[in-house]
Amino acid sequence: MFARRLSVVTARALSRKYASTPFDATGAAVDALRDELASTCDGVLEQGKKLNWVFLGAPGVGKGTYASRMAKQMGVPHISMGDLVRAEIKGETALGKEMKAIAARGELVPDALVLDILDKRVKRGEAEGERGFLLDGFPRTVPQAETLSTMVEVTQVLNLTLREDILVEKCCGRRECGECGKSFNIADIRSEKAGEQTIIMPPLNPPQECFAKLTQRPDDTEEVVRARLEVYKKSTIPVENYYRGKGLLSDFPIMGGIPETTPVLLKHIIDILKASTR
Ligand SMILES: Nc1ncnc2c1ncn2[C@@H]1O[C@H](COP(=O)(O)OP(=O)(O)O)[C@@H](O)[C@H]1O
Repeated sequence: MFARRLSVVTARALSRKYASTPFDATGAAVDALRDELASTCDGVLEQGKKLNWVFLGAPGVGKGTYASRMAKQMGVPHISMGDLVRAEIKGETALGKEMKAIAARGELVPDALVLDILDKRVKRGEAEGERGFLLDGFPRTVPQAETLSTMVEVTQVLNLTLREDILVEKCCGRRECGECGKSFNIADIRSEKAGEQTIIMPPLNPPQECFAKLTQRPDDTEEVVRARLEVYKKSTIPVENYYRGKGLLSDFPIMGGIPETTPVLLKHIIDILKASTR
């Protein structure tokens, strides 16, 4: 209880400092990039190509944050493996009960279980005529990547990267409103490293009405976050190399908050798509 009260007090203090931290980039220039991404995607599909993208990246790098925003512009669904796992857990299905303890330890759920869930979601998308997907948090092992390649063609992989010290702070700062379900982050990050660019990521603070309802994922404690990072290094970095070897992977370093990152990421994706249509 004390820890939760403290986080609410911290969030309130921070909200006074950053009165209106934008959760997204705004302005005519970034809107023009959003429109350009949407029309570039239309062009890709008109050429009969697919928009089957994978977002890779360590825990806390912002896969979900950016995948959800980019998917909207690309006109494809954002499929978050983590959300699919949490839905099974919340549904208290037999599968969900098995997954709950595994996820709480920060370990990966067995390949067969997540593949079964994903296969159902991909098949539903195909049946409903979805024009592709932005897959977040899958694959996380090379066997998953190999099986995925037998299910659908992956057309591009974007690997989001961020310094590890920031990843831990970001994961530990993640909060969710227990009522509206929106995601926030109370971490107030200013990372200065000799010889490297200073990275500033202001908190994404909840509105007043969410303060008292903030929850934290059980796997977002520092101990479990560090365990998830070790799992990432052991199991998922080989996936990066798998896709790099196929010439499908592009690295994208996160250098700041959402307003600074969004236009650069939009341009990065547009350039990749335009190169694929030449
Ligand atoms: N592709 C996957 N393979 C196995 N387990 C997964 C996979 N994706 C998600 N999970 C399980 O769900 C948990 C939460 O996933 P997610 O929210 O994507 O974590 P993160 O924030 O580390 O990216 C993981 O720690 C893991 O237990």
